[in-house]
Amino acid sequence: MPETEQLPDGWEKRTSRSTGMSYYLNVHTKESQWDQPTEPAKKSSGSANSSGDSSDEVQCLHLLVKHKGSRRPSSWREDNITRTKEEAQMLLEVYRNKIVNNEATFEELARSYSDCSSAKRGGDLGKFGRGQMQPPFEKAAFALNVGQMSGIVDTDSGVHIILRKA
Ligand SMILES: O=C(N[C@H](Cc1nc2ccccc2[nH]1)C(=O)O)c1cc2ccccc2s1
Repeated sequence: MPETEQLPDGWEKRTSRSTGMSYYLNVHTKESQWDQPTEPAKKSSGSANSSGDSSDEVQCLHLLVKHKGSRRPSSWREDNITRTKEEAQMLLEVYRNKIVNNEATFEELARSYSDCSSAKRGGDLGKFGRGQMQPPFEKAAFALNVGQMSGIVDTDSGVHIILRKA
């Protein structure tokens, strides 16, 4: 085991509290995996992610589940959102697992369940550059490779999963 593990940008080694096993977490995309991510971080400026893609803009879909602590606990789906943050995270895990298991598409679930007005567009936020979205969302979006889905990302709006399309 190399003394200093060279991990791609955003990846950290963690220890599972339940099993004591080591795992890897991307602090930007919130993705986690047991295997060590392979690509060594590339030295580059701007928004290069592990594939060295230095895009100035990204296009993403997202599915937002708001909760009672959200900046605006209301949406096209529900006038007064009272679920807790923990309930929102659990809901989002269910949706994420359905997508991973090919039981539904990201667009279908965003259209039905996202608390963002972009739900009408299958969660499509269009293209955006840095400085346009809340920092945790921006960090996660720019750390994703095209076609990659994030883990659960926290913003003042609620909890999100993000799919990078371009
Ligand atoms: O801020 C928006 N919607 C908010 C919820 C929200 N908060 C967000 C935070 C980061 C990224 C997307 C987000 N959407 C709302 O409806 O309360 C946006 C809606 C749309 C629709 C189309 C394109 C961009 C956007 S950004």
